Amino acid sequence: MAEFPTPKDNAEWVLAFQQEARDIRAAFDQTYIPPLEPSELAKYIDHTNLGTELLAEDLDKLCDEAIKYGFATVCVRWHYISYCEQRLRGSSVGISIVVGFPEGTQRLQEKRAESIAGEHGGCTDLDIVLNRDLVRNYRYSEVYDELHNLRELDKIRPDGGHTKLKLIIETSQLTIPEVIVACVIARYARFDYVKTSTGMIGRGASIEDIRLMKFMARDKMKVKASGGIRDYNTAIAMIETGASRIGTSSGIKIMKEAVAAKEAREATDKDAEKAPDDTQPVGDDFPRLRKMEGEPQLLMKGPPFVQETIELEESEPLFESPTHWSGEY
Ligand SMILES: O=C[C@H](O)COP(=O)(O)O
Repeated sequence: MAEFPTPKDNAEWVLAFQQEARDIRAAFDQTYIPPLEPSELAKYIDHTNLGTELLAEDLDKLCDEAIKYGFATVCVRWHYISYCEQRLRGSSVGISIVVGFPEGTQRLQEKRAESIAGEHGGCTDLDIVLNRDLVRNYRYSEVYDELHNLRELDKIRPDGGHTKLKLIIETSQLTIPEVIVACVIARYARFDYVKTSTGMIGRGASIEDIRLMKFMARDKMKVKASGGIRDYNTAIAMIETGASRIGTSSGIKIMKEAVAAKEAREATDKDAEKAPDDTQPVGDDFPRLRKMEGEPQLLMKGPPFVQETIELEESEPLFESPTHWSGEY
């Protein structure tokens, strides 16, 4: 930040303070997201139940909760799509189905069949599991060909709409170079989201995952955090780091904690109104700095470990196959 010449009088000190405060706010504006209203937070959530032997009352409960809170979608296995479509008809709640779940190594024909069932069944989102085996064996063109093929299915939607495609890359099972590969290929295949985890293997989403995936998504894709997100603070931290969707089977608990957090904020604000206001704004034209609740989650421009990884590339071929295997399934 440019250092100003030392102010000569009070008027110049006030101008300097105002500029400093603007610089701080600009920084906060980049990283500080005002507390979300519970109704706003709900729109980030895919209310998830990926059980395979659900009863009608399980699906009724999932759908009715999603309508009550205003969740973005319900997220279920593909064979429940018609039941959920009927239960949610007329509401603003979408339907996500998982494809190639949870291992992702199914043949393209199988992933196509599940995707077509979703496209024809009225789903709004397809959460498709990446074939990590192909990534691990440096078979990048085959990964792209599969994703491109599934992206093209938009053309068969009866309503001519656009299905949001999310690629579940399973970050806990990938190296950093492999996460980069998965995100770049998803971006070239024109997927709408990259999603961290199935919630079925290893750890779930981490803040570092979201930072890296947000960085790799550029302005072409969004990021969905999923797997192990059990509470309000974790969900907010993921959103502040750059997640645009939260996949969780704990959506009701998170919403109850969101309401409690809002009530606590309102109580604090009331107390603040009673206390003497010693934080007068600097200069009339500059609104008071917002009270920060804890440290804002700094959105990093480029996570350092990404630079380290790229530097590694010079020393060893991170992205190329040492012994190229073009095996066929
Ligand atoms: O988004 C899909 C995940 O399976 C949700 O994971 P979770 O059950 O750990 O919340």
